[in-house]
Amino acid sequence: MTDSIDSAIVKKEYPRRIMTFMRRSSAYTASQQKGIDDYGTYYLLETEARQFDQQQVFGRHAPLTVEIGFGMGFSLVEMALAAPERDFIGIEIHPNGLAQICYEAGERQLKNLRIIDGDALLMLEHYFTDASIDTVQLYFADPWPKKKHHKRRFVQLHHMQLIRQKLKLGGVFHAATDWEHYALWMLDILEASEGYTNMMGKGQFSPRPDYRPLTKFEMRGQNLGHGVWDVLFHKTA
Ligand SMILES: C[S@@+](CC[C@H](N)C(=O)[O-])C[C@H]1O[C@@H](n2cnc3c(N)ncnc32)[C@H](O)[C@@H]1O
Repeated sequence: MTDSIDSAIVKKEYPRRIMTFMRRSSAYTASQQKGIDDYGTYYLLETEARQFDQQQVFGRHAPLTVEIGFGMGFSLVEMALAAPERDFIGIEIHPNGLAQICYEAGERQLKNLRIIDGDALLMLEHYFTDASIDTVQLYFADPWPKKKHHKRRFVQLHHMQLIRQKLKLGGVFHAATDWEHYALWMLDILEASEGYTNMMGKGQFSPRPDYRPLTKFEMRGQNLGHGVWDVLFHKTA
């Protein structure tokens, strides 16, 4: 455990229903309105009263990546375009982001991407079957910098066990952050999480894998000398 991390906070089991996000929305832009009107029915998955069936949704069984909190979705669309041999599902609660990704994907006629409107924790728990996901990715998640809000960070011991349950054996959890304290926190939590192994070796961050697009936000940060940390763990038990 690094000195900078409050181990009491990391170790404590928080109740499930603490929100990892703040609800916010604004009026749709013209492209977001078009995204919902023209492409929403195709891309938004119906998650009530059913479980995810890859054959039914994508018409095939391909390696499956699930992204938690894709924001506006630009990098997820880029990834889906670059890897037509994989299927992608993005989960987000921000209405403008959901509408924007529908627009971006629809205009490109992307077939290997679908999205879910909802809390990723609930969706992972109820919609996805166990051992069904190849990769779970969490890019630039809200860092919740104040100590009293650390319990709202997505990466927590019990959330990692939920993700482990949904990953296939050998499946990957990949997170990236530009917030150093959260980066160290993630490393600590994941090293302490049963069933995971650091793909880079104990205590090591990963260089950015080629398949993770460099976002404008990240490039701007890099130009200002900010760091970015990637953590890559796989499910080994
Ligand atoms: C800081 S933004 C980063 C967005 C994007 N990944 C990026 O790199 O630009 C974090 C996003 O995660 C979403 N989010 C946080 N917790 C979530 C949850 N439990 N389920 C779904 N989305 C969540 C928020 O709504 C927000 O859009």
